[in-house]
Amino acid sequence: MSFIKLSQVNKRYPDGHQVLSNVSCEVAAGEMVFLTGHSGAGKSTLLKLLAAIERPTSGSVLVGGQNLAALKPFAIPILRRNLGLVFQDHKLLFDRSVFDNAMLPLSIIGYPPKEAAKRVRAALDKVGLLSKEKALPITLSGGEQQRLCIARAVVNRPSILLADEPTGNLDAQYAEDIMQLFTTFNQVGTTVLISTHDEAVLSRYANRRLHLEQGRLVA
Ligand SMILES: Nc1ncnc2c1ncn2[C@@H]1O[C@H](COP(=O)(O)OP(=O)(O)OP(=O)(O)O)[C@@H](O)[C@H]1O
Repeated sequence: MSFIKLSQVNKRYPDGHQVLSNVSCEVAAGEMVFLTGHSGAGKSTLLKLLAAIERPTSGSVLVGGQNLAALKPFAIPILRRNLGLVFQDHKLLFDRSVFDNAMLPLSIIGYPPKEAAKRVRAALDKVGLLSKEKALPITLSGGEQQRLCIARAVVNRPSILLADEPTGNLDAQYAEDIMQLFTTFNQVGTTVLISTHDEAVLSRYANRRLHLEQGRLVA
C-alpha cells in the first residue's frame, strides 16, 4: 500500500500564509514522480504533509492507505518506518560515525544488531561510502553528506521515498549518481517522489511531473 493521494488539501501556516490551495493528486505505488515549481511554490510543504511533519488545514492526505490528517501522534513513528526521508535540513549526527548515522533508523526500531550492520553496509556500499564508514560526517564533502542521508533514508527499506531537492548544490556528477540511486530503488518497487528545480535532472528524466504554482497544482 505505497500509494499517495491528496484530496482538496489546503495548508495555511499559523502566520496566515496560505501555502497550498485545493491540491488534489495521486502517486501510484511503484511510480517515480517529480514535484516541480518555483521557489516558495509549496513543494517542501507538500512533502512535509506526506511525512506528517506538518498537518493540512483541510483536506485529506493518504499515505499507504492512512489518512495523515487524522493520524494520532503515537502512529507517526509507525508511519515513518515505511518512509525514507531525504530532507534539506538533513540533521546528521556530527559526533557519530558515518556507520552510526546510517544505522540510526534501525537502532530506533530495535533491529537485531548483526542483521542491522549488514543492511547498513549494503546501504553505504550503494551510495559509495563503505570505505568511509568510520569517518565523522564533518570530514565528508557536501555531496558525500547528501549520499549518507540517502543511505540512512533507505536502510530500513521503506516503501515510499520522499526527497526534497536531493541534488540541490551538488555538481552534475553527484547529481547524476543520486538520480541513478533513486532510479534503482524505484526499479525494485519503491514509490519515489522527488522535489526539484534542477533543470539538468529534469531534462534527462522523463518521469511524470506534478507542478505547483503559487500553491496550486497545474497540469
Ligand atoms: N513554518 C512556516 N511558517 C510560515 N510560512 C512558511 C513555513 N514554512 C514555509 N513557509 C512559507 O511557505 C511558502 C512555501 O514554502 P515551501 O518551503 O513549501 O516552498 P518550496 O516550493 O519548497 O520552495 P523552495 O524551492 O525555495 O524550497 C514560502 O513562502 C515559505 O516562506
